[in-house]
Amino acid sequence: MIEFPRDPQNIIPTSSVKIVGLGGAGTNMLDRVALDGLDGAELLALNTDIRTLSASVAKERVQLGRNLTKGLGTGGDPELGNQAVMEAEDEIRASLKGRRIVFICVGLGGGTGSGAAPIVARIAREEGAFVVMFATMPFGFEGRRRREQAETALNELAVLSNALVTFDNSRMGELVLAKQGIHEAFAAADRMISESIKAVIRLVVRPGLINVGLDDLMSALRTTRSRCLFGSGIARGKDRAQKALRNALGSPLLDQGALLKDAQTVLVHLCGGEDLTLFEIELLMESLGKHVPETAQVLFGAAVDPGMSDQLSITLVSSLPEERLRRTMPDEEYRRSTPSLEPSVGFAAAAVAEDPEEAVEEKHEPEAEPPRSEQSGFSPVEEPVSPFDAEEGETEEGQAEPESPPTDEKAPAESEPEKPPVAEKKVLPIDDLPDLPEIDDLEEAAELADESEAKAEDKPSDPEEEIEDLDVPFAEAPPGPRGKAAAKPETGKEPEADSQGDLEPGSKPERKAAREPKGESDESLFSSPKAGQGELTFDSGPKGRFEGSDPSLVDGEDLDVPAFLRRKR
Ligand SMILES: Nc1nc2c(ncn2[C@@H]2O[C@H](COP(=O)(O)OP(=O)(O)OP(=O)(O)O)[C@@H](O)[C@H]2O)c(=O)[nH]1
Repeated sequence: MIEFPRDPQNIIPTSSVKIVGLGGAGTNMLDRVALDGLDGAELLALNTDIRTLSASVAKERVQLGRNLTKGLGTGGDPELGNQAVMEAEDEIRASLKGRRIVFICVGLGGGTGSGAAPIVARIAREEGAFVVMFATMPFGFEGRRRREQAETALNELAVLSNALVTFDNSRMGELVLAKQGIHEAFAAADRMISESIKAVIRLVVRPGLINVGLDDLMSALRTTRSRCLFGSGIARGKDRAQKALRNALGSPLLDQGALLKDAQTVLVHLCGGEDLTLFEIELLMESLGKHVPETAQVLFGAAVDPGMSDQLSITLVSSLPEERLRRTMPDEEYRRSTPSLEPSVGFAAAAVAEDPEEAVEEKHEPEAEPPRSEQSGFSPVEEPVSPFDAEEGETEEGQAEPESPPTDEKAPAESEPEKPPVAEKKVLPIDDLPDLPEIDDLEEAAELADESEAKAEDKPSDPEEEIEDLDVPFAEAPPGPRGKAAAKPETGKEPEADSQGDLEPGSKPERKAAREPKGESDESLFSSPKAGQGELTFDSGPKGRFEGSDPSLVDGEDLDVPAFLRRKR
């Protein structure tokens, strides 16, 4: 039997590990970890919102901003989150004292998590802990403000934490069907995060045949702005090694392994029952080698856990700098089978260069996304388009998809993919739109309203012009006060309206129309020479038989009288 070196110094007892859930999302992630079962590690929940805090399964809970927010959340204000955590600094410090490794789970974009995470990371570092941050980035549809708040916090966390693992909620939305609600998407994201936390803890905590240390983890998850590549798979029975690898590579964070092509360091951890063989390990590593560049440093760890019985698990951890991720793309065939839900993050780039380096050199523009209809394994329903997409610098080009890979003669960045007409862009049917998170529906609505207000100021003040712009999305609305909308497509004016937002319910146009003082604007609409459709009034018209015509009598029944009235008689 092969003797593997064991370094007892490298093993961290679970008692010196603390997992912190911060803010609403962080607390949910923490609960997920607890529910999935993680022996030994202590859990600490931190939140301003006393309602969610008290519902957490964590034994230790600390309320933030007791005097400041008085048990409520921060309403999406990171400044308040920052002040709130200061109030509880001593309690947090006491709870983290003596820990060797602290995992912090947080959803960035809101107030508590974004404002407090840098402070909690600093306290943990000051207490001598190795800090691994698991942070989610908001869904694309949550709007620009949340994304910016998240980015700001992320920049701070990149400096303050030892290892930063970011998950894009949008990306993890792929774990659920497009038609499923937001809760399922969050739950799926939480499961994935919980899986990776557990896998990382397994790596550094569980004594193994070949141990992986914190230094290895750190080099796999660099602290610079990088995106975590994570995959974990488990299988049993014949071919379990191949199956486990396939499952691990199937993680949406790995794009079937395509993203590993650019990784510089990959951490691989295997865990099996007592029947784990060297042959299986070799087989697995050989297969993995096809997905990892030859120059990559592969950090390998393996453990035997009798509890695994006949199962074999593999965990892959790596990272890719965001810059690189944005510009590197899987090959054409692969892109068709791996949809991205987050165009603004640019997981799917526009052009394919044989050499990823080439893509980095040449592609500096917003990148295109494959049309959903061509992507397999996913509902053809289009995701809702954020009303803020246009503001975020997202151009229609950014969403266009070249029909075929660019040729060698033409540099990818220069190739002009044929843009699909904007009118073809499908809008998710209202019934299929995901529910917004309950937590801050109202404040989100207020934020959206404010931003809409700001946008409205840039628009022409003439109500007619405004209505003209806003009407396009309602092209299929029934005629009436919006009669002009129905007439709109004939004017042939369609593309600009799309930049106004693709018209999720409750977006600017709808709200604005709802707020508009009815009489005046409707009147001006109908008196306008452009508005060729009047209102059909029902009061003055003849009912039943037309004047001057003979009754239609059949067997003594007047068929011009509505059937239900005839029956009454
Ligand atoms: N993965 C996951 N993400 C979530 C969940 N809830 C919210 N989020 C994300 O996390 C971000 C921050 O939300 P919260 O954690 O509720 O906000 P907070 O940090 O508590 O801040 P305030 O509520 O504003 O005080 C949101 O914008 C979502 O993108 C969840 O249950 N799971």
